[in-house]
Amino acid sequence: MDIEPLNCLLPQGKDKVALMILNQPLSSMECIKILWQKAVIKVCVDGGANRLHDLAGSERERFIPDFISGDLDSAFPTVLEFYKNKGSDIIHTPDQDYTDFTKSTQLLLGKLLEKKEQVDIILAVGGLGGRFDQIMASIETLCHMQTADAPPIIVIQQNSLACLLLPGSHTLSVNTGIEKGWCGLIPIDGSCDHVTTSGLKWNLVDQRLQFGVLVSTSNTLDGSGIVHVTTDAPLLWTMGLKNAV
Ligand SMILES: Cc1ncc(C[n+]2csc(CCOP(=O)(O)OP(=O)(O)O)c2C)c(N)n1
Ligand SMILES: O=c1ccn([C@@H]2O[C@H](COP(=O)(O)O)[C@@H](O)[C@H]2O)c(=O)[nH]1
Repeated sequence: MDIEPLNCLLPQGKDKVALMILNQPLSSMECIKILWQKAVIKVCVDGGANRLHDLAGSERERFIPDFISGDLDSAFPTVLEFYKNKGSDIIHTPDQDYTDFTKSTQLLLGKLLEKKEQVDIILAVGGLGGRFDQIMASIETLCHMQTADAPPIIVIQQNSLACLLLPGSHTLSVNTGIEKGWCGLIPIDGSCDHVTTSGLKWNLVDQRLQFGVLVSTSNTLDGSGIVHVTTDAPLLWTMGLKNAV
């Protein structure tokens, strides 16, 4: 698969995006504005609605999500009322076996199918900070979405990005100018027995990545602007970005 992980953050980037706002601090309204313009559907996940409401301030009427979903134990009633009156669907998903992020992603995929709308990526803002169980749960959400026909999900918070590479070969374009340089390949689903890369300072040649054996953290882009990764099992790609989202 060809992926341009940071394309969606560029004002000129052409990616069609489905935007999800999770319940974590947002840094930049400028960035939300860029994403909003590219997004064909916008979702706030439970307390993510509070984050958007706060950040948008006096401009909030221009940033109305299509729906807000979750068990709704974090979104403030006044915030839900505000968005409901402005036309957002409020979708209560009380199931307590799956996180609000997982349930909302499934709802989002259903809505895209219903609207016969295709997106290049699902971009979730948040998910990599705050509670450690929630960070791990975000990675687990990515594992739920491992179907060939689902768009890739990219999770971005502050200066970090994560996405899951499915078994196969991947070309990542990392030449937008907003890459920070650090990156990692993390075998989150057992072992990846055959991993080969190029474009990194520490490349792998048909090597095994596994916790307790070898995990590629604190790796670095080599400056060529392209990273190739071939893996026989799901592998998490993570990288840094210069501007906090
Ligand atoms: C084995 C097991 N462990 C834990 C849970 C509890 N659990 C898993 S997902 C979930 C919902 C989490 O909701 P979310 O709003 O995403 O997170 P919160 O901020 O409420 O913790 C809960 C309660 C469970 N159902 N099963
Ligand atoms: O510490 C956290 C808390 C939450 N998240 C993400 O946001 C959604 C919604 O959270 P609520 O607490 O239900 O409002 C949650 O499913 C996580 O994906 C997080 O990343 N870190």
